Amino acid sequence: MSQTPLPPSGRFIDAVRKSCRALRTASGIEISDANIKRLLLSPAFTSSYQRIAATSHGLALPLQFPSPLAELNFVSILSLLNVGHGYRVILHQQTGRGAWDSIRAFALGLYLTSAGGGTDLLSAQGMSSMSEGQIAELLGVKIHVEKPHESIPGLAVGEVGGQGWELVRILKDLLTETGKILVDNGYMNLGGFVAEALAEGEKAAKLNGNEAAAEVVLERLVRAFPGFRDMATVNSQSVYCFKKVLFLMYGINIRFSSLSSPPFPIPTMSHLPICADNVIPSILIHLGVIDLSACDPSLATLFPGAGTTEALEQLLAPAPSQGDGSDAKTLPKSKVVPKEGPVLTESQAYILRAAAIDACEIMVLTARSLEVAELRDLGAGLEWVREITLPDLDIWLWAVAKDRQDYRRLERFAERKTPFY
Ligand SMILES: Nc1nc2c(c(CN[C@H]3C=C[C@H](O)[C@@H]3O)cn2[C@@H]2O[C@H](COP(=O)(O)O)[C@@H](O)[C@H]2O)c(=O)[nH]1
Repeated sequence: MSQTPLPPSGRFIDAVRKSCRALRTASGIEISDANIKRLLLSPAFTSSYQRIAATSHGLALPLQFPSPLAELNFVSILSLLNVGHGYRVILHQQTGRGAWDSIRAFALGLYLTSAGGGTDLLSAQGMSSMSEGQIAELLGVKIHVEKPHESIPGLAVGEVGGQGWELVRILKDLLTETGKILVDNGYMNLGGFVAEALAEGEKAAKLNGNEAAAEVVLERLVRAFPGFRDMATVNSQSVYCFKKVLFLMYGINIRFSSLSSPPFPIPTMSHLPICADNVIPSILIHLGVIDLSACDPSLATLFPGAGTTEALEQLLAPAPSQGDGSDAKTLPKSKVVPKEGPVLTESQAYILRAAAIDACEIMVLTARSLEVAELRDLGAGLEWVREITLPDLDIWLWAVAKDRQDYRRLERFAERKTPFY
């Protein structure tokens, strides 16, 4: 997989879109306008999109940063480490949190340890020197499994291993590798590198228009750090998703663009592809937008019952009343451990993630083409549907999966051992 070439310089974002479309179509995945419209015009979508898109751009952190650069560094490290979806079940069992919340808690732990006078674990040096034991402790996962002793019956010995250990190894490799590259190139921390990339982006935008800035920032990060090189060769086709770097760019936008004088030049981002994780493709399959029925059985049978008329009847209806409203967040926090969905190979996962990237591009175009009259027929004030954007759609799809009890029960796929999402 490491043989995949980087896209040509200046064409990284374009390569995400084009490679994902090519892989999606070559894999026989269908995304029809009719199925997209069915979702966009459904009560499930129209009754929750604005609320969720407006309120779920959290990234709100209960931290006081000493400087904007310190905050940029924190958001950058959080994005680099935003992995572990494949360990969601054991994370729920061992920490009571999902992947994202566990990683966020881990990053907070790095911050608090550093602020408490310990080594600055958010510096390049600190990142590169963390041990597996420290990582496991901050993350709160077990890294030992019991094995029967080889020659003494009845005796069990502990040795490192298991899913907790796997996740710790992924984080350790990301931290060591990224920290080392930063140290070798004379950067104090990841935020320093990103700040420089943002400044380069601004220069490019002055020369080549607003959209050039995001292109430059993304390319610099992907070229510099293997942890951002989320790409592969699947069935002889190169595919580029770059989820974590796109997540970082969304994050920079969310944290800094609303300030009256942003401390860094913020690239225009509304055209950026979505961050393809496991949640968005899975939800798009359940909501009938990504249609796997014409694919090879290895894909077509992954989500039995998804996208059928009966399933969609419930999922596209308004959220079932849950006492005082539809918002699952108002319910007592359930400690139910989620059920494991299908575990995919790297190639299968790239195909579904590529389909999600392409599906969202098509959804935005389909939304733009809706007739005002068509929307008026559905109800007053729905003209906004024509103006949905990729970043908001990403947030809606990701957050709606946790917003409704019936969506929470939908299975998401998992891919183990990936450092990319
Ligand atoms: N496409 C997309 N993927 C996202 C996020 C987020 C974080 N969203 C918050 C960030 C800012 C806003 O405040 C959002 O509330 C996490 N993930 C990915 O989901 C995966 C599953 O995790 P889980 O369900 O916990 O197990 C994991 O690979 C994680 O990397 C997003 O926004 N878009």
